[in-house]
Amino acid sequence: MSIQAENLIWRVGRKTIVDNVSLSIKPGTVLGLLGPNGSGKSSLLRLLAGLRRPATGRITLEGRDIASISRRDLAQRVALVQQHAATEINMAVEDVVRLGRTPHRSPLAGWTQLDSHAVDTALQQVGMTDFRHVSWQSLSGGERQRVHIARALAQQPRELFLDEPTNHLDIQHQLGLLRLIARLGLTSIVALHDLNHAAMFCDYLLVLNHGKVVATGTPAEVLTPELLKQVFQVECDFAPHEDGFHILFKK
Ligand SMILES: Nc1ncnc2c1ncn2[C@@H]1O[C@H](COP(=O)(O)OP(=O)(O)OP(=O)(O)O)[C@@H](O)[C@H]1O
Repeated sequence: MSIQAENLIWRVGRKTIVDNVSLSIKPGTVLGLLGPNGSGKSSLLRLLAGLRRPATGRITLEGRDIASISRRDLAQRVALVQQHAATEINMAVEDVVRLGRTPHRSPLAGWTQLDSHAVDTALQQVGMTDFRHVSWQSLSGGERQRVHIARALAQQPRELFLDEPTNHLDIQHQLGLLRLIARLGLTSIVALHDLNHAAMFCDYLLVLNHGKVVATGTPAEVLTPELLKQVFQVECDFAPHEDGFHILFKK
């Protein structure tokens, strides 16, 4: 397994936010993290990326406990694109993406061709090459989101965690981004609200409710009318679709 978590608990004061979560992800697959607002998706992603320490439980990357991996090694292999990621400094788009190379660079070595190639590829993957010299401040919300994702891709991570990456994106870029993530071949965990997108692009799903895992499996196993009613309090029908099925929500 690429990423494995056992019995993770994370609390703030007396409130348990991530409640005994275990999961395992096969290398190169995409896990969709679903759940209502406040169910603990972002908190779980921060634990998995090593930004927060669980109160109890263990996370391993290819068998190594992340608590034993140095900050730098972790930064070289794990990328997290958070929601509302802010970059206030006025920089050119290209310079924001170049920040993704920081964990790979040593103070003695200069900027290498490998660094340039990673930045060029990342900009191209999110369709932002034409914006490379544009000021960050002048970008729209969706364009900023794509630049943040490019910065994560420039990092050339082995594990990629994305917190609602399609927020702010128009439908073309939502689909383009999810297609890209599915094709990258990285081990990825993506928090999503669009259940149809989760079904279309994720290999496996994990549903959280009140910090607890309530379902895991393939999209067809997890997304049932019963589960959607129980967790999201919505009524729906399922229609066959070339990619499997499509969820039709009732008014
Ligand atoms: N640092 C913190 N201090 C206090 N409460 C927190 C903290 N971080 C998260 N929470 C609480 O934990 C719960 C889960 O939050 P989290 O952001 O992980 O949920 P989420 O599933 O990502 O939600 P959303 O879909 O709305 O983004 C929320 O009730 C939130 O208020």
